[in-house]
Amino acid sequence: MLLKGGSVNPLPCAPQRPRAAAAQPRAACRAVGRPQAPLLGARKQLLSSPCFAKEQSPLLRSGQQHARGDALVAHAAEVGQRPTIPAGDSWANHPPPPTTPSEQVLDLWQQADAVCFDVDRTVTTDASVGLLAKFMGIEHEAQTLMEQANRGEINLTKAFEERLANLNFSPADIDRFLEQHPPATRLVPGVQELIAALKARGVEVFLISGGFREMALPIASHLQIPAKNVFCNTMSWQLDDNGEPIRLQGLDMTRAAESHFKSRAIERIRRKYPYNNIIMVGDGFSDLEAMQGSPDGADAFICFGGVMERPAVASQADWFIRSYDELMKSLKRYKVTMVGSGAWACTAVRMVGQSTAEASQQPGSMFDKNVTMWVHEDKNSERNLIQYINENHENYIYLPGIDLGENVIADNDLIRACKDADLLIFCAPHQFMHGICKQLAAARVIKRDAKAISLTKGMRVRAEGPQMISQMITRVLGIDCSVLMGANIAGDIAREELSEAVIAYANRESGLLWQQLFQRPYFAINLLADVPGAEMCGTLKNIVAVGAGMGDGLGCGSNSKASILRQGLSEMRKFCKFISPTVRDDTFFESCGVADLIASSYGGRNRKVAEEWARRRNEGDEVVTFETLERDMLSGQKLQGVLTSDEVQEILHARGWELEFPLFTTINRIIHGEVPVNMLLRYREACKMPGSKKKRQASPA
Ligand SMILES: NC(=O)c1ccc[n+]([C@@H]2O[C@H](COP(=O)([O-])OP(=O)(O)OC[C@H]3O[C@@H](n4cnc5c(N)ncnc54)[C@H](O)[C@@H]3O)[C@@H](O)[C@H]2O)c1
Ligand SMILES: O=P(O)(O)OC[C@H](O)CO
Repeated sequence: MLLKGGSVNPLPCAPQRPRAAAAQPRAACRAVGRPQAPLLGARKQLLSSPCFAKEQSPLLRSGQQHARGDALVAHAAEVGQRPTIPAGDSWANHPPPPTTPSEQVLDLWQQADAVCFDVDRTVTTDASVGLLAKFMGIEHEAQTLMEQANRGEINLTKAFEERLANLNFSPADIDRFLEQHPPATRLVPGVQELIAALKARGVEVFLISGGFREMALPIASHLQIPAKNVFCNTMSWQLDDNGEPIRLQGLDMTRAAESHFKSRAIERIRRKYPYNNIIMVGDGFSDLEAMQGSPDGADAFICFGGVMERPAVASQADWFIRSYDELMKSLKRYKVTMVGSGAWACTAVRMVGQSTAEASQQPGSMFDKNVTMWVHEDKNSERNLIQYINENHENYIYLPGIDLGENVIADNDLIRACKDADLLIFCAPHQFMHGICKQLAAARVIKRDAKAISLTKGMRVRAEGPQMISQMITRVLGIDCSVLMGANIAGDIAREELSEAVIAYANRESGLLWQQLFQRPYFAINLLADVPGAEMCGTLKNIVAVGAGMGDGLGCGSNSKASILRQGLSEMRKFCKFISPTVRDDTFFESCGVADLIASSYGGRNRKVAEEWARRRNEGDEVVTFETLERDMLSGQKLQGVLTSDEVQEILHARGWELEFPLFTTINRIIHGEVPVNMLLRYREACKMPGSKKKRQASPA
């Protein structure tokens, strides 16, 4: 655990950039679409002035004073007194601190890309140097040194160095100390939960402390903060002949004691990562300086006064808190919008609404409780559907008899429903998806960092080839898009029958986020890193389900139906591999593969309508069409399989692959009356037969 070798200071002193060179607005402000807060901007301007550089600014003077204040506080904490307010500091001498954040500061907090925490008395209730001194039984000496420092008889750096030398400990002592003071016993209440909630939102967390790296690393590890995110000083060890550390010889505190230690750490973070918006949380002057000490320092400083209240620091902070609950409650909550209101859209929004309602009971909830649902208004609905849903929480047309939940709010305006959404769920029949996306793109309302997921099963055919719906969303709207696919008959899941699905993601963090929203006790989610495979499976199985329905209409037995399904699965796999060679084989064994194929071919709408169509055709009804059956049998719900068959056939034809896909080709030829329906059972011949002269029938759209 101990680092070998001499003293290592991980923070090189970076030259300070003049304000003008850092003139690009802080991206956090860009992200929230406003100029930087006057308060923060003014402070930074002051600091970048030549006057500051010459160490004449009021801030720097107060920075020098704070070293004394810090020493007093450290001393007080170490001797166990823990005053609420350190000696020498008083609220009477300072304006009241901002206990309520301004809108700008709240925005900065909610849009943070990274949050840096001080360690002593911010993450831990103690200060590690003091605790070590106590552990080694030299509290008294340490106290005397600190008193000397406080009286100005020796400087603070020297006091720290001497204190460290006095400790005189070995690597084994440190191990014993860490054993006796495990991180879990030292944490400030709520800090662990806050850090977990930040990380769950994709916010990077750093520890920046003037303390020892050796002491901070176990804390970081307990909080699952990677060691690369810990900025501290390193102990310097006397080494034996084999280079093994034997005794602590000191610590290079010179840089840590500098007033710009923490802002330099943040400058360094900025150089390494493209963060727009960095927040510093801490209790002392050095934490305030993380923002004030450099134009490239933190964008905002939140002063934590839960262990030690320091009026001189708190009054200059952007936000003063005494408990992490305040930050937890103010974390960003994702707004969710469902685009679609059919049977599956309503079932899915019901599950999502259940999850957001449950989550919103927790202080650090990721999600806004209410879920907006864009409802396409069908001209022929008898009652105002939007009003009906909002009053009765039921979609009487597409999912009758099912309570959607009070927190599902219907809206008939697509733009209004989507403009504030952080998470967009697309679940409209696939033939409408391009129009919907175009409308949204033209309105330019989609948030830059919004995430999408598509539940739509289908594709779009263009001259260049097929485009899956998730690709189209990403292309047209410029946002990340996952997919949810599986054996999911809407009505069964709305009744909370056990079911499962996969969420396939391009970005694992997005996958995990969507899993939190969709996972229910009756709806299990598997994550899969194969978006094209999952989405093509969900799309192609609709063609096979049409074939299975035709077989049912012909009165086929189980063997024949199993043959159709097996051949269908084989052609699904072949098509996927032809189009996207990276599609994984195991995807076909997931819910989106063979399971969805079975569910749809036994219980789906495509099967049902195709059965009726084939039965009537086989009995000689030449007039019956899928379009009329869709209208008569599905009360507004949409078939996807017939249209998908045409779309896939266009690709097969264009690429000369028709005979490689005999079942797909035969199903399409039957739909268009080019071969009789009973040729389904002779699909290997039917795909090659000369076609009848019949005009191709339009597919329902
Ligand atoms: N229903 C299911 O069991 C199920 C399960 C899994 C996946 N899916 C897939 O989800 C997608 C949506 O299916 P669904 O069941 O929610 O819908 P649906 O089949 O019930 O279709 C009806 C919906 O389409 C809307 N609509 C009609 N005309 C429209 C237009 N011009 N523009 C926009 N919307 C219009 C209607 O208002 C209604 O909301 C499909 O791709 C389907 O394959 C469905
Ligand atoms: O009813 P279908 O045929 O549209 O299929 C519904 C779902 O896709 C089944 O997973």
